[in-house]
Amino acid sequence: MLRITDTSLRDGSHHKRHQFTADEVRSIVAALDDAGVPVIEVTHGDGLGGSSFTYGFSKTPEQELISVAVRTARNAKIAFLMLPGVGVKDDILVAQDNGASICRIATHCTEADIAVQHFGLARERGLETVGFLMMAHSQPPEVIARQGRIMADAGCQCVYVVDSAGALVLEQVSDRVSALVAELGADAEAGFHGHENLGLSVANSIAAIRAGARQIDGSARRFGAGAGNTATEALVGVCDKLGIETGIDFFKIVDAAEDVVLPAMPEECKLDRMALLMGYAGVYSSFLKHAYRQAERYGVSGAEILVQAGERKLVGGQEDQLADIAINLAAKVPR
Ligand SMILES: CC[C@H](O)CC(=O)C(=O)O
Ligand SMILES: [Mn+2]
Repeated sequence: MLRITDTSLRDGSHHKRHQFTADEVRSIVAALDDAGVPVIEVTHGDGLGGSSFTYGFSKTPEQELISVAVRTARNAKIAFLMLPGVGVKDDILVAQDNGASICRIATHCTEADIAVQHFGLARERGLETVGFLMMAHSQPPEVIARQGRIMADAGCQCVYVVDSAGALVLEQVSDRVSALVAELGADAEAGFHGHENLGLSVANSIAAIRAGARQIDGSARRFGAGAGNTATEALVGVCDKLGIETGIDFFKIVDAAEDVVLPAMPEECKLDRMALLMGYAGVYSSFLKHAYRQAERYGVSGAEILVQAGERKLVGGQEDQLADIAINLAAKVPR
């Protein structure tokens, strides 16, 4: 059976500027769980420790949200995300004490080695592990496969191709997933996390499944960074049509997305100019809100900030460079 992880309570945190309340988490987890979603990810958008000046402060401490999610879910496992350096090993232990059972560790797709000690710790403590190779469009399949091998050797049980920028197009997904599957063999599964910035997240997820991915991320109502993630409810419907079992009830997940998740969203995630530019220029989806903020602050074009962010090949953690780009644009410094 394909395993779908719903990340609306983690990737959606970017779109909500990290302002989830305990009540929202409780009602969303209850609805997703009732629909049969097997894994629900809950964390600040930038992972454990993300609540900060750089990334944006959380309204509710993420460990409290994890705890609420664990107490609410009857069947679903609760996962959390951590980026080494944003969070530290102790954060993993606190999340586990709060009842989370799946530890997802994310690195830029050329930097898997910075996660070795975290995978080791998570496995030693009996947590299930998932590895995120972020910005996977920026490297060819063989690099993704080599980096996946580093994660698997460190104890990662499923390595994800993460299309952080929503920039991958169909075969570019299957090529990366196939290379991972061939490299990992029985040592670990492969997964895929998509964004909708070029309108391809469901199709890309199906390409990933056909190439051998066993775990796929979705977000109900696409609640995620940029144009949002693969809509969980659409993915479930398409999987039903293709005879791919997910264990999720299509009618219940459609209702959950519309009646419970949508009301918690500040607005729908839009496939608009800014989102399309991110997919086209290969910009990290979580940069969207930061680009809006800097554009407003310095009175410059948000679209131009994103285009230059793509040219600079910025990676997660370099959000401050968006301010640098905006300042230069305001001062009309030639680039
Ligand atoms: C900052 C973590 C990031 O949002 C992880 C992720 O979902 C992605 O790279 O797409
Ligand atoms: Mn994402």
